[in-house]
Amino acid sequence: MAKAYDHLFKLLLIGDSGVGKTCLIIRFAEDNFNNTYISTIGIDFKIRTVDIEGKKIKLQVWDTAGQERFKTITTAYYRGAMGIILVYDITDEKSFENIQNWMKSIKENASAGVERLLLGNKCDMEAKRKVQKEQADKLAREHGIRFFETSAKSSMNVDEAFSSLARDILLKSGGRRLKNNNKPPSTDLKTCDKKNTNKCSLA
Ligand SMILES: Nc1nc2c(ncn2[C@@H]2O[C@H](COP(=O)(O)OP(=O)(O)OP(=O)(O)O)[C@@H](O)[C@H]2O)c(=O)[nH]1
Repeated sequence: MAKAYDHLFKLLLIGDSGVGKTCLIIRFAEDNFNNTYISTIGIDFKIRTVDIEGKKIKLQVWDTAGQERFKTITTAYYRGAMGIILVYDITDEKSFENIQNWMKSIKENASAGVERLLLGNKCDMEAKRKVQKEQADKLAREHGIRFFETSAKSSMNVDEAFSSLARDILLKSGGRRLKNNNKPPSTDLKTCDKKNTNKCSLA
């Protein structure tokens, strides 16, 4: 039987508790949003297959608990990730300041060369904004990574963010082949299987 995908990429979301990591993953994998806040216990994942550069990419997206007490469990998952998404909340300055600590944690625990992406979530809450876009742009430039403002609530930039990270990993892993094929880069993302989700939890 033919394989249902060409590549499997493991992604990991990190960031302070309450910034919206779980909601971003649920929006991406199930196109859903819930206002109720249930803090993640340990670690969890969902799957969505997307189409990038004509390849079926199965994204296994791991959700980590932002609470300090789960750090030992969550940092154990950094090593296997090919892409790590750092999330802060645009209405919570502390969550943005802490991005530096999360960066440090990546350095200490993840594989060298892991792709990183910075997301400022809850951009639907403009009236409560505490972190300016320019501040995050500057931080992202300093670290040489991409940055998006997203809203899990309105869907703004959610697909674009995951797609851009997956595309960067794809280009990195198969860059030479893609260059030889002379294919122009594109961020085209189509849903192949939104219902193909899995859950697991570790207490
Ligand atoms: N307005 C708005 N609220 C959001 C958004 N994303 C998440 N929320 C709300 O923020 C709260 C926390 O969201 P979660 O996704 O559970 O946060 P988390 O980062 O996974 O938190 P931990 O599991 O504790 O690490 C919930 O009440 C969500 O409804 C968003 O884009 N806009």
